[in-house]
Amino acid sequence: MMNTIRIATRGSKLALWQAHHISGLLRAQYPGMTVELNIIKTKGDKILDVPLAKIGGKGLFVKEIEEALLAGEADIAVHSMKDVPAQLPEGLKLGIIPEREVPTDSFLSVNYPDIASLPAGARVGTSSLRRQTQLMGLRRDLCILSLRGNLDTRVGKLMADEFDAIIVATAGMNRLELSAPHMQELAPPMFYPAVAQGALGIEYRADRPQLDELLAFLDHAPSKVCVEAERSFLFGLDGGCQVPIAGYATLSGSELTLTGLVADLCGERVIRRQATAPADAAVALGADVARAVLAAGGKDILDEVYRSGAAV
Ligand SMILES: NCc1[nH]cc(CCC(=O)O)c1CC(=O)O
Repeated sequence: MMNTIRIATRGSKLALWQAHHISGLLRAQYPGMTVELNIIKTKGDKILDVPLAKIGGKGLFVKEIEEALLAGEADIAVHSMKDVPAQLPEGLKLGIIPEREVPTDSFLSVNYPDIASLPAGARVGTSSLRRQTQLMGLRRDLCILSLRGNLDTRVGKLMADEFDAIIVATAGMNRLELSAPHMQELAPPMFYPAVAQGALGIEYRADRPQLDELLAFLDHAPSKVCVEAERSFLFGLDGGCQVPIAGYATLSGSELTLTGLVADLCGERVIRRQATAPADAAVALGADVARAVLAAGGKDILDEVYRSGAAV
């Protein structure tokens, strides 16, 4: 048995909450175990003033952390799965998916209870293309402004009246016990979350099978199949953060239903497809929905975005 586990994590409040959460579960399961945090700054943490879609490249919040795992500077990494690219580097595995938090987004505002009650021209902060396009699909008359930074910083900007409303992940708000005067949960089919939003993943080196056993108690099979289906959809699209993409799976008994969505940057064309399969065919389901979305016009949208040089 290992007596010390080193967790590589980003230094944001949300990342630290997540690492401490897993650390607490490990120490409760293995009394006497020591857990150390190795805090690592990623490119996404260093560049805070540019929308993510313009920085480009995948895995802005995970690359340096994966390098630490490969170099043996940490045993495991705790990630927000939504930040982890569909394709992992050689030698690493995402062995464990703990129970997922709420996958939805939330609308937050000081003065307005929901999207519908915003006045024309209201300033809404989000830098996510997925959130922007879905918002435009609901309300064409809003002024959408760039908003980056850690979750607590973003809520601070809302409270400081830089925005009339912002949109963030519900899971992050719940984890950090943050709130705003008005909160509206934005759930499917009105608003689809990012692939794997609300889920954590534990990544480690594939040549350390003893970790499979040690961490198995943290794995949550229903969350894992949903995340597998959603990530397989993302993989099938080969999409980066320059294209609005959403993916959302639910499990009912042993039946898995996946909805995948790709939109163009103006939100004029929204391609959405849904399919159902047995839970043990999660990966095939994701690939099927990706093919259906591509065939229905998603391919044209992806080609256009990449041909235009992706810089939105
Ligand atoms: N992109 C940053 C990020 N990565 C994970 C979360 C939220 C927590 C989660 O989805 O598990 C957030 C904040 C947000 O999108 O508002």
